[in-house]
Amino acid sequence: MASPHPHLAGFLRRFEQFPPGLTADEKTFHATFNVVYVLAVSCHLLYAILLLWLGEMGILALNLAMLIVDLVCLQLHRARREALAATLMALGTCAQISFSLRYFGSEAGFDYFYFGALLCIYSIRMSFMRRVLLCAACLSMPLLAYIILMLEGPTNPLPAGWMLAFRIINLGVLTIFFTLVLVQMGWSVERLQQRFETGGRFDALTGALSRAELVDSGRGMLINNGALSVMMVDVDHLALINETWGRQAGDQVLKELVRRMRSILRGEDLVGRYGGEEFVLLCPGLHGERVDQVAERLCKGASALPFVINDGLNSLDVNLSIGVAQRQSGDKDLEGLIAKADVNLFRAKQDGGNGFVSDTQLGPVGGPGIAAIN
Ligand SMILES: Nc1nc2c(ncn2[C@@H]2O[C@H](COP(=O)(O)OP(=O)(O)OP(=O)(O)O)[C@@H](O)[C@H]2O)c(=O)[nH]1
Repeated sequence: MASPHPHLAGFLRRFEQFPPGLTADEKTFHATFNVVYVLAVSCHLLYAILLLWLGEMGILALNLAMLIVDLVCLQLHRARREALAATLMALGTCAQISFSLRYFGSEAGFDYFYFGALLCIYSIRMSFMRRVLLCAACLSMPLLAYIILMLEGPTNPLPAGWMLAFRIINLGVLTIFFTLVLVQMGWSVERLQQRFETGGRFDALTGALSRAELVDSGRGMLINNGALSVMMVDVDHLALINETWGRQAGDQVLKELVRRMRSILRGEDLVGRYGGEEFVLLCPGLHGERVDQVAERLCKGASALPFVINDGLNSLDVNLSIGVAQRQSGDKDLEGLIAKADVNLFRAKQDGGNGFVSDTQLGPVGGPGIAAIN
């Protein structure tokens, strides 16, 4: 049955698209950030309506500027510049707090609660200690607001100069505090990213995911019941390339192949080096005839241009063979799917290579073999 809200479902799905190769923990982290952006944008829109109604055009303009900053941050986040996005958001946030307080006097409780909610959401998946610290931070905001209000009340015993000093100190503390908390979150994201890039999760030669990482991510994909296609890709006659042109040339072919496959596949597809010259591709959501189309595009696209080797001195025509397997509904066995793709790869090789075999059909693309152009 069609979803009653296909547009809403499509919109929400956009937020579930993650950069390739994330572990379940990192996906949770990204999903949390996504919620923060949705919340931030929604708050700005609501706030804009409120300000329009109040006729506060100056602060409305700032609010709309912040909305734009949030949208820029969202794009930065998607481009995996999480630390920059978090820092920019923190600075924008502090600017808005300062400006709001100066504009409204000290009665900008809305901002405090908005950022309280924001920090609570940041903290949802964090460790207990960090959650306690953030909750304390959230509580300190209305408390500070209350103190400022008290100081400003009609019975305020402090001289005007003192009151101004108090307000400036409070604003400074708030600003530094928020900057530190949010920038520190940015740093933790950056550390996460560094670990991701240097923690042996990638194959050193090609930059594809390591086998262990690929299997881990693949198992994660099988937790829900969505479609999944597995392709096993093998370079045709790599041994001959190694013998003829040297092993370094073979290495260059493998590196370039991964680059080409990535450029053909979608962002959410994973490319992993399974062993030697074999790669496994995991394509979530891909099923039916589209699987054969993608396999054909890979065979044709990856070998469309010659592979340049030996520092540009030579170039080679290199072909691929692909075995394809599609997940049947309820199937949770990743190894079984990979084995099926492997059997189909064997059939493609037996058929002369340079083509693909899926569960249902044989799809040769051209003749077998490699041809040296230069
Ligand atoms: N240059 C290079 N070669 C590799 C690497 N890993 C595996 N190989 C080589 O890939 C070749 C695989 O040989 P075969 O299994 O006979 O496959 P093939 O020559 O591609 O032949 P077909 O798969 O039948 O088309 C071997 O010569 C391996 O040494 C690598 O990281 N770099």
